[in-house]
Amino acid sequence: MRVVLQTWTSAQVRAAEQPLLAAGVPLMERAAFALHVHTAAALRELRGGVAGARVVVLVGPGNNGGDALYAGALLARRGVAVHAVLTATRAHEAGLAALLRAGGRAVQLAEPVDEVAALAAGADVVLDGVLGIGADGSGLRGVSGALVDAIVARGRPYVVAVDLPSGLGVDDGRRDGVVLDADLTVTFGAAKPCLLLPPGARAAGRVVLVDLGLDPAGAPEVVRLDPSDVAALWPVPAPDAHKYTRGVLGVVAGSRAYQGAAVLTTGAAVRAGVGMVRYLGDAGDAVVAAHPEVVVGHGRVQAWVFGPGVSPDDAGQRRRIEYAFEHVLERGEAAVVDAGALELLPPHVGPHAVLTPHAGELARVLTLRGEQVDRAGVEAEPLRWARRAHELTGATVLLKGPVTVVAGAHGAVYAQADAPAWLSTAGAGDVLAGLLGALLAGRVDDVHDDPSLAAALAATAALVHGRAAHRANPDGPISARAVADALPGTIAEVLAG
Ligand SMILES: NC(=O)C1=CN([C@@H]2O[C@H](COP(=O)(O)OP(=O)(O)OC[C@H]3O[C@@H](n4cnc5c(N)ncnc54)[C@H](O)[C@@H]3O)[C@@H](O)[C@H]2O)[C@@H](O)CC1
Ligand SMILES: [K+]
Repeated sequence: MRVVLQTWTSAQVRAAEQPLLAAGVPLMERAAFALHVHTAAALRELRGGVAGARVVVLVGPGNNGGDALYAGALLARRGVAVHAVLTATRAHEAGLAALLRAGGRAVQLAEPVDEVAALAAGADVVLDGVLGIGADGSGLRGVSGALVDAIVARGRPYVVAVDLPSGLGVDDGRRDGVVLDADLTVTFGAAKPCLLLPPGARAAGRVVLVDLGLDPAGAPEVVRLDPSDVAALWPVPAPDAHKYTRGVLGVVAGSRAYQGAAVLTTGAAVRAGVGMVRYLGDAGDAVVAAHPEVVVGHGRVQAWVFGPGVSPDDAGQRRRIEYAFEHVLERGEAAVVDAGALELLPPHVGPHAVLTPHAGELARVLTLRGEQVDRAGVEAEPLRWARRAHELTGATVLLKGPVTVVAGAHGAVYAQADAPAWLSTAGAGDVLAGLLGALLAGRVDDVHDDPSLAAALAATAALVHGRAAHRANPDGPISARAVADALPGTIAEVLAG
């Protein structure tokens, strides 16, 4: 099975289909055949065999319904009792005829939906072929929506989504209105962004990509890095490296009242393998006690981390950050801008500044720049708002969440889902900031040559951070310090491939 790591927009997919359709390549037949194979495999796993199973096919008005109907026909020929539920006034004619010829049955959906909902809820598998890449992203409306609600209320059966869970925002992962969550998504030709992007991606379950011979043009819209990508991105020291060539990271974090943030940020940077860490602030004693490697005070640096544990009333740290913003970004030094530094960000910076907000903080960054959005709005459309913040500030934006979204220069977008939910704990963000700072310090010259590299490094940091959390304690509570402590081993592991 291929793991989905790159996705293309519906427009890119349609354009890639055109030459094949013009050449008479039977794309729908191929898609339907693969869909039937994966559905049969699910049936075997669920009930030990295919013949005698009950499958309900939810059929929408377009070709997505066509795929589902043809797959239903193939299943019917293997002895499956197949019921098609036609959710719209039109359905793919040839697909419907094929199903009926194979012995399947079809009902037109109408209110009340109870009887059909009971049929679907009692099926071994429901194939969701209501909407595919033609969906407008507003969820399932009218009687289709009522049916899905009624199925879920009865206890959702095993659901196979055809191409994508119907009703998701195909290119942006939006989940507005009713969507039927799937256990398995069989996606055709090229994976779609909604299969990686929050919040929609969770509705997809396991994703299987069916190769139809498509060759989409242009860069993929959304990318997910996997560990095999990290070696090419990590600043692995050359044999003749010394601490200054490996990068020096300046950290303005924490305060006398919030010493922990300074300790965690510097500790993560030290463990991520930077040449040297310089700390500026009032928590120097605690930092050096925890990490004797850290040097306190000014000096030449290549990259910075600003803001972890810096509170709005900390005049000293705010002054340092404001001063640094005036000088260091112009000098070309890279910076991670986190927590308390976010609201001090100048109006416009370059992609070598990487913002690391969570949804609430990003909403604040945006509202300070005239956008009308709150935390819930950011959570509903993380990609849209991360991109908007990139446009408005020029910075690379790493939006933290259950799936971390990164938007950077040249349209670079990453969606990383590496972290266990246990990682949502105090201090985890400080560790991420230190880790990312170390990466930027090691590759700042390359970031200037290719500004989109900052986004790739941010995604790398999210990947390593998430994997370090798994390494620290795979299935239970994790402290931020344990994540930092797990960094050296995690980095060695991913670099070993
Ligand atoms: N183009 C091709 O050759 C191929 C297409 N394939 C399948 O075709 C699908 C795309 O087919 P279509 O372009 O017909 O699009 P869909 O099957 O997604 O249907 C889109 C239609 O649904 C309606 N619609 C959109 N949003 C709605 C909403 N929220 N509520 C209710 N109705 C809504 C609109 O009338 C729209 O025309 C793909 O997802 C894939 O499953 C595959 O068979 C592979 C080959
Ligand atoms: K679908």
